[in-house]
Amino acid sequence: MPNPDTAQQVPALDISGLTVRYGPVTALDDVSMTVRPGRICGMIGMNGSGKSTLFKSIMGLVRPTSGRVTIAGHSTSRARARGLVSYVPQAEDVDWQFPISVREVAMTGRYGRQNLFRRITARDNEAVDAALAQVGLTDLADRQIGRLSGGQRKRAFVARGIAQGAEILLLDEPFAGVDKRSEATIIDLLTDLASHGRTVLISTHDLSTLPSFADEAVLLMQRVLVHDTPQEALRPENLALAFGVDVTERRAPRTDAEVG
Ligand SMILES: Nc1ncnc2c1ncn2[C@@H]1O[C@H](COP(=O)(O)OP(=O)(O)OP(=O)(O)O)[C@@H](O)[C@H]1O
Repeated sequence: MPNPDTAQQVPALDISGLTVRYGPVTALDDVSMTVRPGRICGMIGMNGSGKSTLFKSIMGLVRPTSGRVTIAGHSTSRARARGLVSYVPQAEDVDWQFPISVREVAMTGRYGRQNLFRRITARDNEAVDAALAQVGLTDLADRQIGRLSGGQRKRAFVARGIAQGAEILLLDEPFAGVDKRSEATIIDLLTDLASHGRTVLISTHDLSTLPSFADEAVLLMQRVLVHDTPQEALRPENLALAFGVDVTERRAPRTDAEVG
């Protein structure tokens, strides 16, 4: 018998039969998955498995060869127009020298709501103040974005998503180059957002911490190999499927620097 609380809930993300080809390369092949609101879902797969393409598809930045993506019941173009999806980029995809403050980064989340002249309203300022407070960056609001630590930079982009009012946050490798303490701060923040109904998708190679905070995990290799609890998804036989090797056997010992 379906749970009436969840049976009627519109999924935060509903992907059905999604295939994306770049010329002769099939990046995604008949991917179907559903994520309910308020869930944290880890996306795991080797390089080239299609994680970025999946994120781009959710943002409406690549055209599906076939299939469809629905966000909170809306098409990707409508979801984009309504600011329902926010993306926290990989560190290397950002020009950290760009002369923009932490506050201005968060304010970019409001652009979709502003008029033609981008006049900032009191409401925009309130939303940005609240978002910066939520991620703990109020004191650093006027600092140039490149003069933050790796973890603080991630939080600035999460603030952008909060200010935007996004239903879904997509985080691309949020823990890469981030120390364990900052990682824990980001995880606390994401857990808090999820508890308030936001949905979080994280692509990560950091498999060890995933079960401590993710509700579910997807193993991707052009297709969805497994979509289950993190504990199930990360079973050695599943990882062997996704990575082609038994990564539990091959995992290198941690160095002191990594333990930090
Ligand atoms: N614009 C493009 N044109 C042609 N092929 C592409 C393009 N973007 C990605 N691909 C190919 O599609 C496949 C999936 O790439 P994608 O970037 O989605 O993988 P990924 O899982 O995000 O990889 P990584 O972990 O290395 O970031 C790869 O074979 C890649 O070479």
